[in-house]
Amino acid sequence: MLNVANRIIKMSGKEGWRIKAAIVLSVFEGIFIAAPLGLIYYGILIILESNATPAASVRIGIIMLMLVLFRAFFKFLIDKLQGGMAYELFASERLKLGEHLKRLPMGYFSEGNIGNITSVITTDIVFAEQWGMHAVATVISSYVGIAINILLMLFIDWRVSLILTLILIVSSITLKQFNRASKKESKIRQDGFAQLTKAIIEYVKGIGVIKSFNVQREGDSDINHAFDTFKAISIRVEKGLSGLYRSYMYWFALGVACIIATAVYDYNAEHIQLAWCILILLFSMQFFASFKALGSMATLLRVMEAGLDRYDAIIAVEEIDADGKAIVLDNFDIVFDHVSFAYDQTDVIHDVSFEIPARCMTALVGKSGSGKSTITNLIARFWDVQQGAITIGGVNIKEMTVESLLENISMVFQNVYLFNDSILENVRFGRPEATKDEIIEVCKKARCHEFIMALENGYDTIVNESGASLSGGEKQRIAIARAMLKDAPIILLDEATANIDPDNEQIIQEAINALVQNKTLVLIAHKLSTIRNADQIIVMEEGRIIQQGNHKQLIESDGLYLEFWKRRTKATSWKIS
Ligand SMILES: Nc1ncnc2c1ncn2[C@@H]1O[C@H](COP(=O)(O)OP(=O)(O)OP(=O)(O)O)[C@@H](O)[C@H]1O
Repeated sequence: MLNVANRIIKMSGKEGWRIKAAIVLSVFEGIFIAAPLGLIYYGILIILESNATPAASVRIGIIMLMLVLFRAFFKFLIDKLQGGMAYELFASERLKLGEHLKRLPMGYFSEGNIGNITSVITTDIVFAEQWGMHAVATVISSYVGIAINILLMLFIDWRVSLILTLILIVSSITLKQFNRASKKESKIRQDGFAQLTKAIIEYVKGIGVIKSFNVQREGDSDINHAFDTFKAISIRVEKGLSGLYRSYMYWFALGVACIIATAVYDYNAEHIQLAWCILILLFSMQFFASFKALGSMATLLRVMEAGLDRYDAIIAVEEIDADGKAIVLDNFDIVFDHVSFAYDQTDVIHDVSFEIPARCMTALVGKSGSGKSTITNLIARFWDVQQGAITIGGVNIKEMTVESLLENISMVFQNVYLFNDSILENVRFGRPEATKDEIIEVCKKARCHEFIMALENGYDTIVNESGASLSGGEKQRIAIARAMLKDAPIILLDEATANIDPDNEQIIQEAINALVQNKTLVLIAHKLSTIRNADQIIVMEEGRIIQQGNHKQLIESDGLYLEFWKRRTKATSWKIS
């Protein structure tokens, strides 16, 4: 229990002093919680001795009021120190996690891990945020309360103190068992929750397909299975833990009975006065309040601990650029030197070597699955190559931090992702410090200004998730404006052809032309026009380069490119008659 509290203190870093100060203050609070016992003893004493005068009652009342005020004062200081701290702490942990995720290889973001990351951010951290400080405060004040009670009883009746200590020992053993079981079950439950999150993400992502194929059958879908499994796990966890929790509580019932019997026996044996005996009887239930509070915190702390374990497990994943340096490049030639790469076990790129000269257009062509996107992903270091090296301006990109590398690269994908934010902010993502005027200027160049101005709220229009409220061509142009604003010297571009009508295609082409001027452009080419204009064309097949040259050179020699060219030319000459 204390180790979870300790973990939260460690996580709080520089702010940890606030928790430590609150611990010290809770000792004082504990003293003022226990102090009324002495006052009540005094009250019982004067009643038994028939000295309960009005003046004595007023005296007791005033002292009690002061004790309550002191207790409230310490509680106020504790709350002030701890208040809002969990939110500050976990807000910075979220930012840390975000920074960390940026530096993980894309391979980490498999469906399973996405479920895990989502439930860590949305459930585990939120849980720790809501309960973390409360749990730390309760655990600490419970231990302080237990220690004060045992010490106090040592002065009044050592036998009662002994019973309290024995109950503390045996209940701690039960609590330890409970904690162990609870930790194991919490992990199972949270893993089940991560699976459920993954199934929900999958379901929501595939909702279009599910609807269009009308396959909403009951009982056999992944999501239903995930709900059923999670329900079964939760019920099992509840059942498994309730037995142990009950036995923990039985010790206190036994403890209360033993304390009452001991107090009465000690009074009869004249070991203690009547006033002490009455006081012990009055407070026999109260003595175990701190123990019970610890028990009720146990499950909460275990859930929190399992959550923090999962958070730590993500933080422990090695960053792709752990040894990287922030290097400023002054030349943007890209060289692949005997590069081989596999996503999992299967090789996708086989011993590939080529050069992409700076400020030139290099087009990658090849059949679907030949490895074109993989080449661009490797340049941006979404994954690291397993063999060989990729250098930019003579620097191996593995020596660079991801940030210093990506500063030089803009990427425009076919599937544009827009954030659920205004158009202005979506474009500003390319360069966060850009002014509105600069954004408007690039939007004009990227041919988006007109359609943005036609929207009811112009640049302040909020884009639906993934930009669902905009057409494919409009989203592409926003992505181009974003890349243009970034003004990086290297552009990796996956040309959009599908779903774009000829008018839009023309506009997008103009936007792209404005984007790529004077840049090192690597283009996954689908259109004849771009292929023909490229300074260099790299033809790929099954992860190998089979041809390389410019258009003129390649159509003069037999090979896949010529075949590809002939097929494309034929396709573009087709007419609907
Ligand atoms: N994230 C991934 N995990 C595992 N395998 C992948 C992943 N991405 C691509 N692949 C595999 O790597 C190979 C090359 O894929 P890549 O996307 O680079 O080809 P491509 O030429 O760009 O194809 P397309 O033109 O269809 O986009 C394919 O066999 C593909 O199935």
